[in-house]
Amino acid sequence: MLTITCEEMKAMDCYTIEKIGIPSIVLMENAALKVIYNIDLNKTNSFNIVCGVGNNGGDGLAIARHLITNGKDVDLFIIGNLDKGTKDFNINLNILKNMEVKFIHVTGEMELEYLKDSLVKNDLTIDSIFGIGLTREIEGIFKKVISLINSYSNNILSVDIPSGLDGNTGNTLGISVKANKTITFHLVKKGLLESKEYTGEVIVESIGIPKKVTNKILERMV
Ligand SMILES: NC(=O)C1=CN([C@@H]2O[C@H](COP(=O)(O)OP(=O)(O)OC[C@H]3O[C@@H](n4cnc5c(N)ncnc54)[C@H](O)[C@@H]3O)[C@@H](O)[C@H]2O)[C@H](O)CC1
Ligand SMILES: [K+]
Repeated sequence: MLTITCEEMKAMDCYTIEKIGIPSIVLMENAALKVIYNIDLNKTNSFNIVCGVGNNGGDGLAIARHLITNGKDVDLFIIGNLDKGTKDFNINLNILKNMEVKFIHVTGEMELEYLKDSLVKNDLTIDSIFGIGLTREIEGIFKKVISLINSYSNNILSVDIPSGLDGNTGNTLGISVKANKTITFHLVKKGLLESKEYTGEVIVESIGIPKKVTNKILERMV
C-alpha cells in the first residue's frame, strides 16, 4: 500500500489548489461528505463534534452542517484561538453562524463539564481537532479535552488522523485520541500504519485530488 508523509500530503493539497485549480473549500467539502458517507445515519442520531481552528476543524464544521441538515442532534465544540482560524475554517464557521447553529467554545472548566455530559449521552464523537498540522506536544486544555473524549465517549471517529498522533511516525505527542475508526483522506499517512490502538479501523477516502498530482509530488520529492 502506498503511504505518504504529512509534508507530501500538504504538497499534494497545495498543488491541487494552485496548479489544478480545485479550491481548498471544495476539497474540504469533499472530505466532509466522505466522512458522512462512512456513518450509518440509520443507527446514529446524536453527535459530539470537537473541532480545532485549522482545516481539520474546518472539516468538522462542514460535517456538523451536513448532520444538522440531515436532522441529527449535534453538540458542537470548538477549541483553540478563534482569532487564528484558517480561511476555510472561518468560511464554515460563518455558514453555521448564519444558520444560527450554537457551539461551545471550550476555554475552561465549565465548558469541559458540558463536553463531558455530551460525550456520555451522544452516540458518536467526531474528532476534528488536529490532522496533518499537529506540530508540537499537546498540553493544557487540548490535553484535557482529548482525555475526556477517551474517557467518556465509547464511539469515536477521527477525521484524517487521530488528534495527537504524529502523522509521520505514529508517535503520540503527549496524548492522542483513541478512535474506533479513522477516515483518512487521499492516501494513508505513514504514522497510521502501526497505530491501530489509536486509529481503530482506517478507511481511506478520495477527496478529488487527481492521480497526476500524486505522481507529480512523489516523483519530485524523491
Ligand atoms: N486543502 C487542504 O489542505 C485540505 C486539508 N484538509 C484537512 O486539513 C487538515 C490540515 O489542516 P491544517 O490547518 O494544516 O492543520 P490542522 O487543522 O491539523 O491543525 C493545525 C492547527 O492546530 C494548531 N496546533 C498544532 N499543534 C498544536 C498543539 N500541540 N497544540 C495546540 N494547537 C496546535 C496549529 O497552530 C493550527 O492552528 C488535514 O488533516 C485535513 O483534515 C481537508 O480535509 C482537505 C483539504
Ligand atoms: K483529527
